[in-house]
Order: sequence, then C-alpha cells, then structure tokens
Amino acid sequence: MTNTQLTLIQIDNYGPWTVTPEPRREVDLQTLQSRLYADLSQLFGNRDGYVFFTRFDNMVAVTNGLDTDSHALIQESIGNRYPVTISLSVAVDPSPASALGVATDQLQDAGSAQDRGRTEILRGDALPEPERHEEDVQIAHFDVNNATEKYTDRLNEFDSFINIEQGYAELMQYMRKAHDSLSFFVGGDNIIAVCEDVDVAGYRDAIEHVREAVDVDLKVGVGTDRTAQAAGMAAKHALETCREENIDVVFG
Ligand SMILES: Nc1nc2c(ncn2[C@@H]2O[C@H](COP(=O)(O)OP(=O)(O)OP(=O)(O)O)[C@@H](O)[C@H]2O)c(=O)[nH]1
Repeated sequence: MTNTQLTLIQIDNYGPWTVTPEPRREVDLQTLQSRLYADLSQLFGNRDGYVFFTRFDNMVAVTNGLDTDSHALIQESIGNRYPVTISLSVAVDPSPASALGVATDQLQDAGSAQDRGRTEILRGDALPEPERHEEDVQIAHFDVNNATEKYTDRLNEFDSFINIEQGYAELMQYMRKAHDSLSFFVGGDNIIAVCEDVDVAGYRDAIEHVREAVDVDLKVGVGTDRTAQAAGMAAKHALETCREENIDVVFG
C-alpha cells in the first residue's frame, strides 16, 4: 500500500511583497519564481524528493525519506538566499490527495498566506524510518504519443500548447476524482502523477477518458519505491518499455 509523504511549500506573504512599495517588475517576479523552483528542485532532489511547481507561489513536493531536520535546513537555506521566506507543511497518507489536504489544513491553521506574522512555519510529521516501505511512493509518468509528429512539427506552437494543456487538464481532474492522485505538468508533453495504488485497469481508464474527452493519446510508465526519485526512475524505464513494445501502460 502506498504511503505518500507530501510537503506543501508556500511563499510567505508573497502577494503583498509583489506590490510593495509599488508593483515590482513582472520579469523580476518571474525570475525569482523560476529560480526558487530550481533551487527547491535541487535541494529536495538531492535528498531523493521531487518538487512540482504548481502555481509557483505554492509548490508541492514528494518528500518520502526527508525528515523534519532536512525540511528545516531547506527552509533556512531559502531564507538566506531570497528576499522572501517559505513555509513548509508535511503530511503522510496512503492517498496523495488526502496527504496534501492535511498539509494544507496545517498551514491554513497557522494563519493566512498573506499574514505578515506567519513566516517560516514548519508543521507536520514525516514518516518515521521504521514505517517506511518499498511500496510507499507510486509515480506514474504520462507522455503524449507522437507529440513531435502530431503537434510540435506541424502546428502553430500555441495550438500545440493548447492540445497538451487540454490533455493535462482532463488527466489531472480524472486522476484526482477517480484515484485521489495528483498530476503535475513537468514540461514538453510530460505529466507526472503521484498516485494511490492504481492498477493497470485504472490507468487504462484514465488514458481512455482523456482520449474521449479531448482526443489526446497518452501512454504511462509506472514505478513504485521508497522515494520519489527511485519510483520516478522506475516509471521512466517503464515508459521506455511502452515505447519499445507499443503498449499503453507498463509497470516497472
Ligand atoms: N520533463 C520531461 N520532459 C520530457 C521527458 N522526455 C521527453 N520530454 C519532453 O517531451 C518532448 C517530446 O518528447 P517525446 O515524448 O520523447 O516525443 P514524442 O514525439 O511524443 O514521441 P513518443 O513519446 O515516443 O511518442 C521533448 O521535447 C521534451 O520536451 C522526460 O522524461 N521528462
């Protein structure tokens, strides 16, 4: 059974900061947000976690294997590097959606995202080492079939973007509703989902749903392991098997 540890990352009091003392240049905000994502990806990634950028002012990390001290170190390092600070909220649950729900509640209980007094919150408990297992994290790496031939080499880039985003929008909602799983666009034609124990039939249904709803064809490689990094790598290898054997769903 999966037991996903998720960390909600939220920039503290970011809204007011973006307009104080007057609206800051958008290019500077974009630069800050993308650098912050890059640093967090590296800081969590060096400890075998995955970070997804979601809305940039909020991000979601899969952090199985990271304890409270590791989170505190990352928080301190960001505070030292940036003009903004981050709050972190950790929760564990077999269902990724529920874990993120608990993490969200813990942070909301500590105060508003736009409360000047609510900074560098670190709440929640990591999964204790003795309770960690090989099946804790299930990662599904979805990829659009022949995106290069069908979209990239043929359509106006904006229309390619619309097709990929529509596939993403359908998949993220379906996986959330049907499987309590969280799907994140990671660039190109790739979507990585953090899943509860979804079986082959579940993934086939998801792919079929997206095809019927928006005519985007997906395949998926699935990996399960103790950390996001290990599960994610198994998923990538499974995706290669999808390509080699022309199969929609492969478990690594
Ligand atoms: N984030 C991420 N992006 C990838 C990965 N592999 C490919 N991409 C992106 O996806 C784009 C399309 O690559 P592919 O999915 O290999 O190409 P395709 O034309 O869809 O071909 P098939 O997937 O073999 O059907 C690339 O230009 C990259 O931007 C990956 O593992 N992770």
